[in-house]
Amino acid sequence: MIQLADVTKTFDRFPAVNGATMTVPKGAIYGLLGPNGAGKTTLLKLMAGILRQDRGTITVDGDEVWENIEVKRRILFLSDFVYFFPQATIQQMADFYEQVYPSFSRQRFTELREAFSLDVNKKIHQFSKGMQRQAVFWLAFSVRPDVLIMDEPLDGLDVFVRRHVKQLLIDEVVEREMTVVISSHNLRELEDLCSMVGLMAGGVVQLERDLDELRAGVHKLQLAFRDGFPDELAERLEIVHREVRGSIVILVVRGEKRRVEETVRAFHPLILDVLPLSLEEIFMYEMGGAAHVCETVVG
Ligand SMILES: Nc1ncnc2c1ncn2[C@@H]1O[C@H](COP(=O)(O)OP(=O)(O)OP(=O)(O)O)[C@@H](O)[C@H]1O
Repeated sequence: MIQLADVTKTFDRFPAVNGATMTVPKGAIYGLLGPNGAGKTTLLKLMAGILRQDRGTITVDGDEVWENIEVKRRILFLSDFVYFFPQATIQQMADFYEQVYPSFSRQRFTELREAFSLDVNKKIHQFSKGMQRQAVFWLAFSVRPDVLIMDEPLDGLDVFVRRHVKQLLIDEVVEREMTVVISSHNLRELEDLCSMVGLMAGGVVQLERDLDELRAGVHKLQLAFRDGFPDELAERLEIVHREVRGSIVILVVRGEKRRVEETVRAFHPLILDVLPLSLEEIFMYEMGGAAHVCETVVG
């Protein structure tokens, strides 16, 4: 588990991270969402022990991260720009990672050769940008870190590779409970990947939510009644959005699905359909307090 409590990092008196608190459970894929300049990169670097916080605590499984070699060996940070040693090949970088990370698996590196189909003996800087990103993932998955922290890592990957990388990530999490933190300014990019999301703005994590809980707590209903929509039903439901299309009423309501359906059935609807809500819609309806941030990440 990764925990940050009241973490602050200031650059030239500017607080890039300003009292951030967040919790990433073991085995979670945590999406850190926020607009440009929100402080995501700074927060991830603090979490990985690359920057030192001015205030607050950052721990992995209870151990402080800063200057803690044992903890840092368990963490891999993938920056938003690809960096390798000049002139290095994938094979040479693999040899390097093997020396630095005790968890590096040569067997996994060989297994993944087929998945990435890049020439291990070619200089990495001679690859295209997307191929260099693939090399980053190949090496990262071979390191088998306990904690993988990634700053906008999917940029530059084509749709096919992106899907493949996401699946490999999910496999690692399912198989060995790797903990993943991944930043993005776009919810859509993460919605099929994350189990949790945190919304960051102004150097603070404003909200964090479990996505399954979020999905379970809000529903879209399509309704019709013989004599029009009963006022009393409106009073019994927690309605966050209402739309009338002729004789059909579309409602977005909060609450447990079974309860909501029972409440509506008591009024004998002619039509009662529960429609799927996209994660974007849930965000817009459920994150009222941080609606301005939602708009940027929902795009
Ligand atoms: N080394 C630095 N020196 C001075 N200011 C910095 C430094 N690093 C970040 N900042 C400032 O801190 C704020 C947060 O930057 P950060 O890169 O963490 O945001 P971000 O959420 O990752 O943004 P983006 O989505 O655009 O990458 C910005 O205003 C940025 O100018």
